[in-house]
Amino acid sequence: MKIKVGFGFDVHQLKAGHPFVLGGVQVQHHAGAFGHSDADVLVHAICDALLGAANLGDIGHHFPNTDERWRGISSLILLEECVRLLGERGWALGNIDAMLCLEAPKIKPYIPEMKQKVAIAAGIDPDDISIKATTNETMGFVGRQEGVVAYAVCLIERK
Ligand SMILES: Nc1ccn([C@@H]2O[C@H](COP(=O)(O)O)[C@@H](O)[C@H]2O)c(=O)n1
Ligand SMILES: C[C@@]1(CO)OP(=O)(O)OP(=O)(O)OC[C@H]1O
Repeated sequence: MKIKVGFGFDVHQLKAGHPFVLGGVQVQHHAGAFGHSDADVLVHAICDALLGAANLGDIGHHFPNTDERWRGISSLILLEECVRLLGERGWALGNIDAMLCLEAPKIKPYIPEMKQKVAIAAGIDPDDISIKATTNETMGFVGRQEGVVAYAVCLIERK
């Protein structure tokens, strides 16, 4: 069976008073990620990994930030659309492994719910989704809590 891997990366600014959505879950914090959509950096990295695996460009190509349809949209809807695009081309999603890089808050308690939300949007079992987190040990823009970063890899296979 033919398989392919994909890699995704995303970064968003953190701003005081903004909602903070990660993996489709509202995280309690004094600041949140700022963007054109809901700025869910984790789901954006996952979308880019999927699109990359299928050689379909990137999230900005499919959902440009100049298009008002995507303003404030839940990124889980964008993920559903990415999975649909892959499905049209005969690809099924195998597993996802993702890494969040943020200084605060601790996101470990939110991970089970994030996996559930991403699993529903991606149409796969939560056990096939790994979400992890690290701080940046106070260094750089992540360490200063100016931004949040996510990385993701995925495997896709021919249906
Ligand atoms: N925002 C974060 C960052 C980290 N974690 C969890 O804490 C562990 C230790 O992180 P270090 O960066 O100090 O190595 C890490 O392995 C995660 O389990 C977290 O939940 N949220
Ligand atoms: C998702 C889109 C579209 O709403 O906007 P943002 O939330 O700014 O996110 P980004 O990671 O810059 O990716 C692509 C955008 O076109």
